[in-house]
Amino acid sequence: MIKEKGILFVLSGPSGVGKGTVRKALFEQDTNLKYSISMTTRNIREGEKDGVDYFFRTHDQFKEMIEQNKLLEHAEYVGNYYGTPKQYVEEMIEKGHDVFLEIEVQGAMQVKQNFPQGVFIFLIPPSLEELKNRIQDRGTESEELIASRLQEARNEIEMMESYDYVVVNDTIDHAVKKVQAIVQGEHCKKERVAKQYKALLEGN
Ligand SMILES: Nc1nc2c(ncn2[C@@H]2O[C@H](COP(=O)(O)OP(=O)(O)O)[C@@H](O)[C@H]2O)c(=O)[nH]1
Ligand SMILES: Nc1ncnc2c1ncn2[C@@H]1O[C@H](COP(=O)(O)OP(=O)(O)O)[C@@H](O)[C@H]1O
Repeated sequence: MIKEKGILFVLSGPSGVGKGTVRKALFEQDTNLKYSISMTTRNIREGEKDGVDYFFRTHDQFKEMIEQNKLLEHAEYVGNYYGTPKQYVEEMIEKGHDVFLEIEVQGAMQVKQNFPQGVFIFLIPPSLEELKNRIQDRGTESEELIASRLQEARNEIEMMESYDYVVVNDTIDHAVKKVQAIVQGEHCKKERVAKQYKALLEGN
């Protein structure tokens, strides 16, 4: 029987585009997906839970993770650190689960170097105006932080060329369907299946 390893999916996109919303909806449909909870030094928002939305840690704790080489990637974003714990990702992929990272572009490019077989998806808003509305309506950041994030958004959007897929988040339903199609399609890629099949034929 073919024993498939899981696939690493990386979702990026500017702050407020709807990454979290699309990811949560996707997880309700696809039970093979595992979300990699990131570590961050940013303040916890109202409604967030430690160990669910993020592992909220101090700068010293974050530094220790870097020094012990326990992060798959890490980056600074608008004054805070964010990183992906390595062990969980590796274990889940080995067990055959697809792993989903929701991370910004610098981190995604680090992952691409170490995991070139990963699948990189960039979520864009229908317009910058709509992005501004979404981030403002969410109401979790001050005006000053919103301005920094919108500034960052312009730089980030330029990086979409480095991704395998670009999905417009016009409606949540459309965006989820498109990401789902990508996940399914990747499982049928000739290169991926042929490699597994060859191992099977050779008795491994
Ligand atoms: N490199 C990296 N970026 C991350 C990680 N976790 C989250 N991010 C990104 O950091 C940015 C800021 O995240 P956050 O403060 O939660 O704000 P939000 O995207 O507006 O909800 C977003 O682009 C996230 O995708 C991580 O583990 N590594
Ligand atoms: N397709 C969409 N249409 C309208 N609003 C959306 C859509 N996707 C997300 N939102 C809203 O936009 C805001 C930002 O979404 P969120 O998932 O927190 O973004 P991100 O994780 O990319 O920062 C939230 O208030 C969310 O409800």
